[in-house]
Amino acid sequence: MTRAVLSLGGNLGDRAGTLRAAFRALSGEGLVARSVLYETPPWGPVEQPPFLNAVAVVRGDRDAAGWLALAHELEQAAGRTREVRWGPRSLDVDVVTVTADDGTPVVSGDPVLTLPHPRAHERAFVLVPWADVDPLAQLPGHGPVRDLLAALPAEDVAAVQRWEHLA
Ligand SMILES: Nc1ncnc2c1ncn2[C@@H]1O[C@H](COP(=O)(O)OP(=O)(O)OP(=O)(O)O)[C@@H](O)[C@H]1O
Ligand SMILES: Nc1nc2c(c(=O)[nH]1)N=C(CO)CN2
Repeated sequence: MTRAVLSLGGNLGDRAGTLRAAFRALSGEGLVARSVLYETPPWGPVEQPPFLNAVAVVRGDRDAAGWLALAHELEQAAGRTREVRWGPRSLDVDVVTVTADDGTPVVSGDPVLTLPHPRAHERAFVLVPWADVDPLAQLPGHGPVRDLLAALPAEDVAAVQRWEHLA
C-alpha cells in the first residue's frame, strides 16, 4: 500500500463541478482526505483566468506509476486535451508525493514521473490546501509544508482564497 498526495486544479468550464466529480471518482480509489476548494491566481508565465485548486490524499494498492495513471484518467474524464505548458485546462492532476506505509518517500528524477513533484515547494496553490488537510505534512527533500509556506511571499499565500466551505 502507498499513500499519495494529489494536487487538482482547473480554470476552464465548470471548475467546481469538475473538481467535485474528480473527488467523487477518488472516493472509489482510497480517498483519505480532501481539502476545500481554493480560488488561486494563475501561477507561471501564461496569462489566464483564475484556477480552483484542491488537494486529495489517497491510499491504496497502487504504486507511483499507478497514481500517475489514475491522475491521467481523471484528466481524461474531465475532457482534458494536451495544450500549452502551464496554460489553461479543465483539469490538471499532479502527483505531489508518494509514500510507502513505512514512511519511505518515493524519489524519482524520471521526467515521466518526477517525485516529489519538482515545483510543489514553490506553489502556494499546492501548499495551502495541503496544509489544510494535513497541517504536519512534510515535502520530502524540502521539509515541513508549514515552513515552505512561511518562506513564500506573504501576498502569494494570501492570494489563495478559500472558495467553498464543506459542511
Ligand atoms: N509528479 C508528477 N505529476 C504529474 N505529472 C508528472 C509528474 N512528474 C512528471 N510528470 C509528467 O509531466 C507531464 C506533463 O504534465 P502536465 O501537462 O500536467 O504539466 P503541467 O501541469 O503543464 O506542468 P506542471 O508539471 O508544472 O504542473 C505528464 O505527462 C507527466 O508524465
Ligand atoms: N493557480 C494555479 N496556477 C496554475 C495551475 C494551477 O493548478 N493553479 N496549473 C498550471 C498548470 O501547470 C499552471 N498554473
